[in-house]
Amino acid sequence: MSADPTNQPEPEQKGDGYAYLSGLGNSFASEAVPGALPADGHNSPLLCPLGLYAEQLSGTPFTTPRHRNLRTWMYRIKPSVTHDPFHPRDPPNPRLLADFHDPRAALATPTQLRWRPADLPPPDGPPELDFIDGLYTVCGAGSSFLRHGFAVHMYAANKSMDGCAFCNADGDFLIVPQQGKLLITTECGKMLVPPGEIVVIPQGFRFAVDLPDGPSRGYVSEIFGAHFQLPDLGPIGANGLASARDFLSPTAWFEQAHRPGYVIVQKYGGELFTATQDFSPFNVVAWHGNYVPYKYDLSKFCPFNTVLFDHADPSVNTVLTAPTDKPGVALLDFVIFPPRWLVAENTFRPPYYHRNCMSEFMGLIYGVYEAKADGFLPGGASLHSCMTPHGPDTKTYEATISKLGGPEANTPTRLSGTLAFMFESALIPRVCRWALESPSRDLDYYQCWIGLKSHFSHGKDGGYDGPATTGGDDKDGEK
Ligand SMILES: O=C(O)Cc1cc(O)ccc1O
Ligand SMILES: [Fe+2]
Repeated sequence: MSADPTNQPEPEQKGDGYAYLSGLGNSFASEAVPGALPADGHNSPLLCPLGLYAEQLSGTPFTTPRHRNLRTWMYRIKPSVTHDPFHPRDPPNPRLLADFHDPRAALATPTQLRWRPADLPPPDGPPELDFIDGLYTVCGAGSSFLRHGFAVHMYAANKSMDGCAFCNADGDFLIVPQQGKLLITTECGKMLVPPGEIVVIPQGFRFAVDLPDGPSRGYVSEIFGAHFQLPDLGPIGANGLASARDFLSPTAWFEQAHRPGYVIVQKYGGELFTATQDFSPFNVVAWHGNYVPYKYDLSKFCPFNTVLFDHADPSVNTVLTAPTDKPGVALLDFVIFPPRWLVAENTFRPPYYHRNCMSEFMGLIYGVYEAKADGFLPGGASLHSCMTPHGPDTKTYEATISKLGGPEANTPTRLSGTLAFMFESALIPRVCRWALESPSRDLDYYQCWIGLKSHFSHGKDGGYDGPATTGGDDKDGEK
């Protein structure tokens, strides 16, 4: 889409009552009041239309190559800088972390970890938790200060943010609501995000989260020093998986009212700071650029998979990827396991047993995950770190094998009513103490594999001596 305000496409009106602009990576322009964007292609005219202030938000260093350069120009009633000094927030949120080098806060463990869903706080409290206070870090690696790393957080909240906006200076948030819609107001406009959709709030955007459905919980991955992009499709071709046009960004929306005591809560190095101002930060009357929040409906994902035999690697289900500098090595892949047909012949169709150099954090939005007959519940989570063995639980293995030889084994089956996802990283996470010590932790998780028994049979007792004939590398040669 063009950044030329005289040549704007009509915003797409989606069924949820809000107007969106479609297309990941596009350069957009949006005006809540016609004529609010400077004409003639100027970003920073001597006087902006309607007496607005021009302000640039940069998501990449100024000199980043053009095809990866991200920035947006906002035309606002007052600039963001008009506030009292920042102070450490009282109360802090002691369960947020953005530097995983400190073993007092987060520990290394190769153990398979699983958590039951966190209890939702009751609709009217206590405790009263908005998105900021309901957010807690589970694990992560690297450091926001060094601009390399990631964090996985979860949230459980029962209160809309009131009189305050959140701003994450550390990284981009990819939010996966599991229960309860989120109505997110950003400087670019509003987005309604129900479970089944995800939303990305890039580093530095001010935003407020309302809970129109009451209590809500979900998952968040945060990336430091990178942004999400669509994965390359390789031989799949030009189409498939997530399509750029299904990503929706908001349209300009602003509020002008005097708001004494309005609080900006800034997450900076994992700590919260507050600054007070007397106006809403959602005072952007028009904006243009390519650094924008966006949401995506996971049911739009077009899965590709094996159509004859063997289980495909989960990379085929990548929705978004945040790259490292090494080709093919992700800082964080966001992968989903959506409803789809399973048609592979003579194949063990659930996920295979494996150990992975990447670390895998998983969550379940609804239904039952194909590798876990029990114990992995919607709103729960699991973590299988670098080289930690994992795979289907005993029940899943036995149920699959019991179909062997029967008609079901090779019949196409539709995997329905399920939506799981994975945050997969090349970095090795440390796990926060409070997550390890949480009452939601399933300390018996390992038991789900203990029942896997040997099915090995070759008609002999004792050790196996190998083939009767000698191999070809016999140095003495044939006698
Ligand atoms: O561990 C998991 O359940 C995720 C996963 C799914 C799959 O189909 C193949 C590999 C993999 O890591
Ligand atoms: Fe895995």
